[in-house]
Amino acid sequence: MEGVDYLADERKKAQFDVDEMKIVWAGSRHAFEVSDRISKLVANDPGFSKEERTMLPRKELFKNTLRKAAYAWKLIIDLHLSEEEAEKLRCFIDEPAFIDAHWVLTSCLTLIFAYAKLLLWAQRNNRKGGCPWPTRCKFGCYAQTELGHGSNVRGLETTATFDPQTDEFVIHSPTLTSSKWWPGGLGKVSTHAVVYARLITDGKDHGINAFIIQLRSLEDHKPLPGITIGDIGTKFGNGAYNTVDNGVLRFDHVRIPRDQMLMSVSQVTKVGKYVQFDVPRQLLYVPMVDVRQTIVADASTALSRAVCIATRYSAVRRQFGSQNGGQEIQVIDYKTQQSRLFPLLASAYAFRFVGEWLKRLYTDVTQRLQAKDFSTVPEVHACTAGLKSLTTTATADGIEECRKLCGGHGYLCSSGLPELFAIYVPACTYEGDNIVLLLQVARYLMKTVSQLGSRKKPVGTIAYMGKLEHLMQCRFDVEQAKDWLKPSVILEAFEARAARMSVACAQNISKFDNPEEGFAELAADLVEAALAHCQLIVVSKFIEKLQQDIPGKGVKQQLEVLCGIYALFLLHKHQGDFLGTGYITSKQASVANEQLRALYSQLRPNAISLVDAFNYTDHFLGSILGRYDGNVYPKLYEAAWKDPLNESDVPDGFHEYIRPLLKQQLLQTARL
Ligand SMILES: CCCCCCCCCCCCCC(=O)SCCNC(=O)CCNC(=O)[C@H](O)C(C)(C)COP(=O)(O)OP(=O)(O)OC[C@H]1O[C@@H](n2cnc3c(N)ncnc32)[C@H](O)[C@@H]1OP(=O)(O)O
Ligand SMILES: Cc1cc2nc3c(=O)[nH]c(=O)nc-3n(C[C@H](O)[C@H](O)[C@H](O)COP(=O)(O)OP(=O)(O)OC[C@H]3O[C@@H](n4cnc5c(N)ncnc54)[C@H](O)[C@@H]3O)c2cc1C
Repeated sequence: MEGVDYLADERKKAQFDVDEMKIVWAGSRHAFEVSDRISKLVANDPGFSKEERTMLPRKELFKNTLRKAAYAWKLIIDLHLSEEEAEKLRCFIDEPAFIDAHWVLTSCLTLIFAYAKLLLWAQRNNRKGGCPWPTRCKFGCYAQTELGHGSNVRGLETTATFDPQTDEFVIHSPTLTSSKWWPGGLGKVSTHAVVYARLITDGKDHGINAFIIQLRSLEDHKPLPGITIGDIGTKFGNGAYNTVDNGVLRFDHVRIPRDQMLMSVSQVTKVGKYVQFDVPRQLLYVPMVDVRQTIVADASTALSRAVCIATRYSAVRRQFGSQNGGQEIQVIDYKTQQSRLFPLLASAYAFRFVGEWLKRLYTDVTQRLQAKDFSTVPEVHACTAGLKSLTTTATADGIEECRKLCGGHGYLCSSGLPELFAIYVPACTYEGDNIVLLLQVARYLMKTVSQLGSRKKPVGTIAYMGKLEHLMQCRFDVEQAKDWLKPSVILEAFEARAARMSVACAQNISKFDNPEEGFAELAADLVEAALAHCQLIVVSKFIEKLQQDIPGKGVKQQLEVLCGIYALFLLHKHQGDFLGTGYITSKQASVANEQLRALYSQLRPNAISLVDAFNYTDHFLGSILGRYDGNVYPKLYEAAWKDPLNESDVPDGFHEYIRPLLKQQLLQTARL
């Protein structure tokens, strides 16, 4: 029945102030208000409908994305939306688009410009009153990856050879594998690209540098001479990421002016002299750090959507246990359902808070860069790489788990989960393969351990290594389940586990004559040590959040329950690490599990309200199973009839292919 809230009884059970929790989730009252207003604006505008997205053929799908992008652009201008509001608009339109790379790039290039003030190209254009980076009339993409190399950035093959005669670079794709491959927005829309290429002057290879290159005419949008561009083909899933034109790009001796090199770490002079500035070369990698922190911030949004759908549906769905003609049991009341679902709900909150913290850390490093302070770059790189890896892996796995938690109906596109998974899962690969990124964290950890004896004190997220002696010896010496709720106990357990795993790796590497050989041989252990370190960061940032003043009846208590679930679930999942490193006994591990079960029971009455606190509209969720009112079955039934296959009783092709077959069989049967 329309207008009935089938989840009303669930909502009445809440033991906390949901409106205050909405503000905690959004980050501030102001952020909540902006988010609430823009999400409703999008939901109520038929121009942003996404109902038929999974059924459209690619060309129509892509055209529709272009229409939506232009429409969004017009709204931004007509309604004078601020940057914050426009960003929310992009989020709630909920369609990956060519515009995403442009959006991200605009911000990170601003950073490079601001930091270096060495970017001659920008200076020249500013003098002319032009814009340093294409904005409204031009679109940019980030062309780093090639057909042959993605992770190994130093292995890229595109060349930028300086010609002092003409004061130009000649950009060339010397091999098939040097073709740029994957950049989003490149295939059909971008007019400009930041291209990573090997810089060559006077026959000498100076490694990878970045260049801004115009790709298409601003008149007729055709590729410029010497440039070949196309889309790389259909990707995983219906609709999903196929709204983006990931592209291929080749250069045939394309000439660009010298000052289109992004000269933030090095410069080429008019006479072709290569000058390296007194700044770390790694600054060239800063755009990746920028996008990674955004990906961490976005992970909680994707995971919370899936969790919201699975939680609401688990309260609606009933199976077994009817007694005396009464109702069957809601599947959310099965302990197995809780032990799969509630840690994901807790993870969504945990990722939200670690994302907020990472943004602050990133803002801090950008300010330091402008003051030429590079000291925190290695830590920020390790944090963004590690947390990108941890949150995207857990989110992709979590979305798939939510699909299974919804049983058969989760497999329908109308559940919203297949498309959400298909859109989300490449996050485990783009902006750095998740294993490659954890290996970067492991390098940072091994470096930290090797420097422990020196005067360099570990700070920031690695500060715990400073008390290594204690962490190597301490033992968990309490026996009661409730002891596991003490933040100091949880923190020490995660610190001891992370420290001991890193030290064990370092000791094992030292047994090899060549450390690089040892690192390669022990890579699988190193990845686990890196993960333990990253999990410690997430747990500790959740605990830090709880130390803040959090208003609202019962809000802090709910967050404490969620924090306990997040930490104890990890402890249960990685019990082998905690037992193996000797910090806890198996009896203590089983007591922790007892406490975890108690926390699930505490969370249960609040589950629906905790997902309501995400404040998602039905439009954004895009899921019949996750509808706010829980009116699932009539809507599922109704949606089935909208499938194109149901437009006729007899499908196309039946008379052409199946009928003759049936006739033939009938004839054969008659002959018998
Ligand atoms: C607003 C809109 C939001 C939209 C949401 C998102 C939509 C997203 C859309 C999708 C968009 C998708 C878009 C895309 O996918 S864009 C393509 C992304 N590609 C990658 O991420 C490639 C991954 N590979 C690498 O990052 C590197 O090559 C690795 C790390 C493997 C190094 O390999 P190698 O060992 O050969 O490197 P080296 O010798 O040159 O350098 C090593 C030194 O550099 C330090 N170092 C390394 N990296 C960084 C760094 N980043 N910041 C600071 N420092 C860094 C490192 O600690 C070491 O330092 P030291 O120990 O020597 O001191
Ligand atoms: C949807 C999508 C959008 C993208 N957008 C862009 C874009 O806008 N611009 C752009 O430039 N690129 C883009 N990319 C490319 C992306 O950044 C790369 O695909 C990514 O960095 C992984 O690199 P790769 O493909 O070379 O993987 P590979 O490195 O070839 O990975 C293959 C396997 O090898 C393993 N492996 C690789 N190296 C090591 C190692 N050292 N040790 C252990 N294992 C290793 C990996 O773990 C993985 O299992 C995009 C990719 C996707 C899927």
